Amino acid sequence: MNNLLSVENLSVAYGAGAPAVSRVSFAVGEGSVVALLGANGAGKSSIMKAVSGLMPSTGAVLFNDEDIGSLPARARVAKGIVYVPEGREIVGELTVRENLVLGGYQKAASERKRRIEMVLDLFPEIAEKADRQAWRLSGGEQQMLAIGRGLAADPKLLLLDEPSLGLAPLLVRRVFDRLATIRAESELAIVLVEQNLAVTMRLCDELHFLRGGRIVGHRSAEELKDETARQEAIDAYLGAAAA
Ligand SMILES: Nc1ncnc2c1ncn2[C@@H]1O[C@H](COP(=O)(O)OP(=O)(O)OP(=O)(O)O)[C@@H](O)[C@H]1O
Repeated sequence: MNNLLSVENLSVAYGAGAPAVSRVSFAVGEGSVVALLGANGAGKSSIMKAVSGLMPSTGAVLFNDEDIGSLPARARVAKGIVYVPEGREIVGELTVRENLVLGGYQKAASERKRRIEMVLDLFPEIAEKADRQAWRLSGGEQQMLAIGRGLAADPKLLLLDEPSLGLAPLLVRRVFDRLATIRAESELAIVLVEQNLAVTMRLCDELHFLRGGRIVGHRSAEELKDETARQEAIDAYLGAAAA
């Protein structure tokens, strides 16, 4: 499998203190799902922001073997790197459909229309409410809209930051069911940041464990199928924080 994304020795700092991310390296193959797992403050969102061009970083970010580390965020979106941030930053006053139009703003009108219809097909829950203001959706529907808005941009790589955050278990399941459908039906690669290991395990191929801004371990999802192996990995890499 070819690497779609290669992150090499990536570091991110917010000020003069200790860096938020220190020399992190990982790769994402075409069509694969890679999870970054770690406690609060481990550096997961900072990595996503650096890869999407929203945060300055050092080290290399290669996309399709091209060094994109100096490109602005907009140019990275055009290449197919789309970030769905934590907290579902949708525009509440706009309708569902208008939010999706925003997601596809870099696309030609006909392509954008096609992508929006594809997203509404994928998420019938929000299709029924396409002309409703986004703030009137439930938390799970808002998360689907946030993911749908990312998909409207026609990504090759989706950076998904804690899609389960703040959702009741039933809604988490519905959101992850949809992600599993996307996974099965497209060549989309995903970097998934999550604290919910159970749902992460259902979707991902590989997991990287992060602590204090560093990758401290790596496992394939296959290796963690066994409950004991899973608990051992959590204890070894993350301690009680993520259990
Ligand atoms: N805007 C900021 N200014 C200063 N420090 C920041 C900023 N954003 C994050 N940090 C610090 O960088 C470190 C990594 O934060 P980051 O948000 O990347 O972690 P995270 O693993 O995504 O955490 P969470 O799961 O809580 O979202 C933390 O120590 C955090 O306090």
